[in-house]
Amino acid sequence: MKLRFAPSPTGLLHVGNARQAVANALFARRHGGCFLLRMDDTDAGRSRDEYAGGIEQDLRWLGIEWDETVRQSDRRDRYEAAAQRLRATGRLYPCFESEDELRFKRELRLRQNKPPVYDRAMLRLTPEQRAQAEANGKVPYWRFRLSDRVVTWNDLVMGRPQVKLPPISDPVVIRADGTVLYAFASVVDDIELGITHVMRGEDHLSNTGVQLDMIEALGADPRRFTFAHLPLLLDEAGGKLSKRFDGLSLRALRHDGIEPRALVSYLARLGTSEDPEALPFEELAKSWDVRRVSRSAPRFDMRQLLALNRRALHGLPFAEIRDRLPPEATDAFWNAVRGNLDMLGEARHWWDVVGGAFVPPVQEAQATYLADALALLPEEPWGPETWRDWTGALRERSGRRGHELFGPLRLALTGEEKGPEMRDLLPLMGRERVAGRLRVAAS
Ligand SMILES: Nc1ncnc2c1ncn2[C@@H]1O[C@H](COP(=O)(O)OP(=O)(O)OP(=O)(O)O)[C@@H](O)[C@H]1O
Repeated sequence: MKLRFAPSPTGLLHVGNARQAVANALFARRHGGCFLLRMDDTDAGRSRDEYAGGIEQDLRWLGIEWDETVRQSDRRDRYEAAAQRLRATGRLYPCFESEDELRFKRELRLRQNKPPVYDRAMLRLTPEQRAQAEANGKVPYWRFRLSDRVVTWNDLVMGRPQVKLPPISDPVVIRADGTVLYAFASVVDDIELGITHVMRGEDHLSNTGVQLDMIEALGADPRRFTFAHLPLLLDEAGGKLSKRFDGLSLRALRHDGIEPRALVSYLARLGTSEDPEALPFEELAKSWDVRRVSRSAPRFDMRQLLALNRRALHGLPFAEIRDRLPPEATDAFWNAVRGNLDMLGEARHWWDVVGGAFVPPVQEAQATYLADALALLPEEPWGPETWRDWTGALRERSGRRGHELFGPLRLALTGEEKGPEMRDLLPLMGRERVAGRLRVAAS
């Protein structure tokens, strides 16, 4: 079994692309298959090396591993060899019409109430006419002659799609400058690189009909391939995602502090009836089943991702996160704050609260109470019981309870009304810092 994820390096990966990468990687892992990353960079005008590098970086960040990387730009001779075979059997034919001529023909057909399909005029070109065109300095581009049939296949997600070839224009597969178009290059690669499962977005459904026709024309057995077309992920408003807009790129989510584990878990369960859980890749792979993916297009839901992000962070042990915390942060600090974080970036804030030079807001109305708190502050060493002992003594002195008792202390010591357990934060702050903040807040 061999799968591939085949992005075009024309921008930053977005969550929709990532859905396909995750699906392919989980499927390969679950079934012990080989997983290939193929850069579909035949469009030299839009493909860039830095995007290819960015895609690899984003996939690594997600924790996705692949066995091989292939670039279509390195395989031009393979496409040319395949094209020669198709020329020999008459399935590729040279064309000379300009864009303007084609537009004119399309418009004419539409006016005659005919579908705007290419009329295959160039198929009837005589060798003399061709020689004449070339003598006039024209260089041909090449179309693939589709057969006249309906193509069907069993799709692991979409059931049994049908693509009628007659209403589709014979696709151009080689431009006049010799560059190969995606649909053809992809077929040659899938055959020659031994791909068995093609899992990709629903945007490729009609391509699949055309490509199955090409596969047969190239002498390969279409039954060798299993297809799975996953619905396209929409943005929160139901709009299309694009590599050209940054909003839901992996880069932006990573920058915002989303954990890769949360994102992979979210994408793995998206469009299935299962509740998302923040699980490691290996765990997800054990139960991931492409047949559970629904046929309707899911919408990206940031709230659900954030809820998973919280769960992913809460489950991370210190050893796995220490590199991403301030260098002096300790196990005790992580255990104190992790239950309270939506995003890892907030840990930096709590680190400043615990160990930094933070100035608390003045609470004039609480001045006497805070002065009492200062007077009753126990001597060090401090431990998990210090908060209870200290506030117990304060309760007796002040007669306060609940929020009245704890609220002004929390605000004076952290600047916040909510947050991690004070019992855990207090020993991390130390007596000197706590005393200093109480003095300021009471002033
Ligand atoms: N919104 C989406 N949801 C799910 N899959 C998607 C979405 N958009 C693209 N894909 C899939 O991502 C994979 C990589 O495709 P590709 O790099 O061509 O992405 P693209 O976003 O369509 O790119 P471009 O904007 O450059 O055309 C393909 O399998 C494609 O079907």
